[in-house]
Amino acid sequence: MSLLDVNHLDVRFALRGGDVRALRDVCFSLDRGERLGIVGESGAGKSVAAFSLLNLIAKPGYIAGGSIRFDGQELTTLSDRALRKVRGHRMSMIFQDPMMTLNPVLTIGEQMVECLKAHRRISTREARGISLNKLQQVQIPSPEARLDQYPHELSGGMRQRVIIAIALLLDPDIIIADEPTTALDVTIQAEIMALLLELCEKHNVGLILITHDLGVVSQVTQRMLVMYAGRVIEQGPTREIINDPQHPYTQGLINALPQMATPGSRLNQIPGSMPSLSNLPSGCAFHPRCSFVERADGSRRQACHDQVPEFVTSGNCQAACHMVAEMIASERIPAEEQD
Ligand SMILES: Nc1ncnc2c1ncn2[C@@H]1O[C@H](COP(=O)(O)OP(=O)(O)OP(=O)(O)O)[C@@H](O)[C@H]1O
Repeated sequence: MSLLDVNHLDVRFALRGGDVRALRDVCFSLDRGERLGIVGESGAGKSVAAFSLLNLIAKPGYIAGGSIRFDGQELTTLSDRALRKVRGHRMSMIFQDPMMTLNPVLTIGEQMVECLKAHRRISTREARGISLNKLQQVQIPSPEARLDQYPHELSGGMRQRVIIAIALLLDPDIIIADEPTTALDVTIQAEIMALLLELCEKHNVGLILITHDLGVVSQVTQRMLVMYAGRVIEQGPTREIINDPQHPYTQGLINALPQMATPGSRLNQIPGSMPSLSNLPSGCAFHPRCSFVERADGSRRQACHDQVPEFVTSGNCQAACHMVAEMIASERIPAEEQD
């Protein structure tokens, strides 16, 4: 059993025109100290997946089915009070915009002390000591002075360092980071990501990293999930997926990046756009954008149009794709039987 096991997670938004299924049958796990990347285009369901782990999905969103087991405890049925203990304490979140997390009218020190005292029976003095230590760990300049400053007095990079310090405050087992560097200057993004990686490694903290940036995923994570229209469509060790993506959508994401496309391959954006979740295409949701729906011999793969693909295993990776399933099946049939 892993530290975190997500099984068949189904998240919906109750809208006036009916429920919209934002996550369907999402399954993944995270071992202690492991770093997992979640990638996909805008609207794929990455943030909903992350937020649902802590039941932080904005209303009218709700978990309609499935299970989230964390350290042996089922989170989907936990009371708000019990969930608050897990939140922040054992799993913490880093958002894209530090100002979403920081309270503008409290000093950094007041916020950190308040957070510590809400979870531990300690004096203000002790809490301030721990806060200072965390600010030192995130290598913020003049950490002692920062404790008495307000968020608006810090630069964007410093604020995100404070956020990382707060995320580490209660020595969590997992940090969920949703696009943690996108709001920062490009020059500072790499610094902050390197710091997050270093601290997670040093303290054996698991990381779930949500990002559009496949380059960052390949540098920081050991495993990755690729999401499309609310489903996981490929998952496995990051290096294997980046070097040899199976799903045509993953191939498209990688080939759209100048620095990652395989030498000789054409740099191409994936045609079309992510479908609306309230009006998904039949069969494989990616099929209207997929250039492999037609086989090399010109015949049509009907399953792409009318069957939702199951996961098939290729090496250490899994992909939900009829073409991949067909390739694997043909490799399994001895050559003489194929004649
Ligand atoms: N508050 C909401 N109300 C209704 N539907 C929502 C809400 N939040 C998310 N959704 C639905 O869930 C889908 C997935 O949203 P999500 O924020 O997880 O995408 P994402 O992959 O994180 O995209 P981005 O990279 O742009 O943040 C949205 O396209 C939308 O259909």
